[in-house]
Amino acid sequence: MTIKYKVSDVAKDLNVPAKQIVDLLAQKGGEVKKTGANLTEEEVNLVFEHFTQANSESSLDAYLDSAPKPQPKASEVLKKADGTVVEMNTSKKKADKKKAEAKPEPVKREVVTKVVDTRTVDVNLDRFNEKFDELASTKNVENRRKPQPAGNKQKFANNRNKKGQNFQKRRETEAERLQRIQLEKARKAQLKVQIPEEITVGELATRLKQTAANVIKKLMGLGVMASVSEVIDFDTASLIADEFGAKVEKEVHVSIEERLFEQDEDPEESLQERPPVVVVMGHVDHGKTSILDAIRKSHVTAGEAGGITQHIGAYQVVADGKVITFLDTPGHEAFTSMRARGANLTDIAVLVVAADDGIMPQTVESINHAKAAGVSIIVAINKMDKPTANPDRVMEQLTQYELVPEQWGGDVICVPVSALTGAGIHDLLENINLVAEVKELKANPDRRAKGAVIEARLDKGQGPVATILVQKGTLHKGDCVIAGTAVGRVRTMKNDKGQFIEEAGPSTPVEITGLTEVPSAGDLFDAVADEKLARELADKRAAEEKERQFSSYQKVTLDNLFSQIAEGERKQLDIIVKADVQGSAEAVKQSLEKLSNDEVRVKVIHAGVGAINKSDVMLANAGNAIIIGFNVRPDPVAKEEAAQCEVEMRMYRVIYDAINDVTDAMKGMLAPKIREVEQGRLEVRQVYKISSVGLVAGSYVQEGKITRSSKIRVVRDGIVITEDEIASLRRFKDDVKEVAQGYECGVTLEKFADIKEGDIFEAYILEEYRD
Ligand SMILES: Nc1nc2c(ncn2[C@@H]2O[C@H](COP(=O)(O)OP(=O)(O)OP(=O)(O)O)[C@@H](O)[C@H]2O)c(=O)[nH]1
Repeated sequence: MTIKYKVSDVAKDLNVPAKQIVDLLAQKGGEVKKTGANLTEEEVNLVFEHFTQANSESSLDAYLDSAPKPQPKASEVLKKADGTVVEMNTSKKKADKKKAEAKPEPVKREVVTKVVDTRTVDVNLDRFNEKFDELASTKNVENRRKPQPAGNKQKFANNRNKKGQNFQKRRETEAERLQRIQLEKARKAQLKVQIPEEITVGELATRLKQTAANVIKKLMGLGVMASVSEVIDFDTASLIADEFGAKVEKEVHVSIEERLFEQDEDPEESLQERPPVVVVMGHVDHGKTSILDAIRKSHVTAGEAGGITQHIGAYQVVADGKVITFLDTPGHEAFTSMRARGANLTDIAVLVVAADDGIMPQTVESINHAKAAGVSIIVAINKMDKPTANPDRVMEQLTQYELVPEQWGGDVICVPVSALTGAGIHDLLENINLVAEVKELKANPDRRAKGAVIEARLDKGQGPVATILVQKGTLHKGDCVIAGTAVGRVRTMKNDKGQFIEEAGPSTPVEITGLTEVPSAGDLFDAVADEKLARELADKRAAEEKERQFSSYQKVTLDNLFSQIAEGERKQLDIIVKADVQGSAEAVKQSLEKLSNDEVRVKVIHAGVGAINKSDVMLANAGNAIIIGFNVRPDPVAKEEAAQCEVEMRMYRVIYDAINDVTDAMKGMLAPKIREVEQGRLEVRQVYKISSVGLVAGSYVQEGKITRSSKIRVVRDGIVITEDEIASLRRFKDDVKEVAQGYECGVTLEKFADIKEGDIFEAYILEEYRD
């Protein structure tokens, strides 16, 4: 029977050239067919038989291998200890192999249907479920998905059953997902934010994961109007954070100092009584050194290093069983320079006033320096052995400086003494003990030592040697200490009697060696645990010091006063007044203090008579004050010091101008348009009269220069006598335009005719300027 199956169709289906079919049929003895001819059933069978035989596989394994192989999953592969890799389903494969061996004959149909291998399109629905789950949530997948058994082959084993389970699983996942979202919401509500002491609104919004507008709205709700860039304080910021339901933590920046030094306040029970630290102050020659010597001699315990104390900058005496520490650097200047460096060492100041001399300018300075530092004052009225001694006059004078003696119902102890005879010295010490007792001076000895450097020097043999006063804690030999930029381990430690000691407690002065460099008097020192960190801090301090030299910390000046008031940095303007006479000083002081208003208080911390000296500048520097000179000038040392410390000094001839300037500065209206530019300084060495010209000052240019157009200020003993202009400037009969430093010249002034030898001519010009 002929069927409608053409040679060309058969060739196409078998994917062989038609000629091969034609040839095959001819070979098998059939007639030669054309490609378009139909085949008989027999011929078709013959052709299929032939191709089946030709393409048969030797075994089922070979057949299976010919199919595209899926990569074995990691879970299906076990690594043996010896490193060989074994597939999990080897048992199944073995079974298959057996089957193939039992049935070696290839199944014809299978060969034909080889092209439609459905195994590769086996859809693993579970996999898609998984993918879906993963898409739904990328987080916490581990938490909500139960751990999968290793090898998920079972999925293939019972797919239909599995599908039901999967559906179940998916529903659970949804529920869990909702739960997770809930959890996340809850977590958001408990957002933790760290807020520093001050923070900008914008930064706070970022930390709260809110928009700045939201934060500003909340701020408005609290009555605070602030823009994004404005800074708000911790309290306000934490209120806002609370409003957003965030948990607030204070952000603390830990500095090296905080890591290095013990910050904790000493608990009350750890505090123990400590000796008072006393400094002696007073006018020159009133007997400061004599009193310190008298105390030392009379109260050093016999047998101690021959009874003679070493000079280490401080010493201790015992009076009535109680120890007192004296700083052996008399004078308020040393005291204030230490204070300017941050060292507040002193508890009590002994103000020495000579009974025959009474209160003198430096006595007043001492009083004001002591008051500015807030130390207790005990007055020692010295030289009582002198017949001219008048203690009552001293006490009366003291009252003018708000020091009312106890004898007169006040609270200032006045002790009459004589350093020469030693009379009253013990009484003085008793009173020091009394004041110390009232002050309840205490420190914790059981902590790392802290204190300040009293003095330091470089010794050829020992290297840097520093006398330090331990203020709290106990310093031990071998401790690592840092003082300013000097670091090191205490190699040796000596007390004021020159004895080597192992440890020193509060209020004890000791001389130590072992530092890497010489610290400065007034530097604070700290014993530390971490030497490496201490060196790091010393480097940092050295760098900061350099930085400070370049960009000086902003001192108060009349020019920046208003901005400092406006920024809330300044609530009090401290002024030092120096005038030519006491009356003027008082008048200027009172007028200035009256300028105090609600925002800023004007306080004259010292008012004195005479030229502005170094001590005034140091006091101004320590207390960030300005100096107002009324008819006086600064002496050269003070001028240099003021320039170095950037202390503002303003000189006036009329009280009204001084008052006006300070008032304007407080209002922010100060606009000085003219300033003085110094040119030079001349000393009048000879005064002679020339009938035609008048009085000629034969002068020597000490520094700078003088020009024909210079203005001249005549200064006598630091007091401004007058200001005038030059009438003529000559060198050897010739009129000259200018005379330089180191040359002599003759100067006549326009008006002033009372020139005296020794007068100083300050040459200057006035210059207009704008801020
Ligand atoms: N009569 C008498 N003279 C004294 C007394 N105390 C000090 N002197 C004398 O006064 C002068 C000055 O004494 P110092 O102790 O040097 O005075 P100071 O205050 O330390 O002086 P400076 O160090 O220059 O500031 C010396 O000649 C002492 O002998 C005293 O109690 N009686």
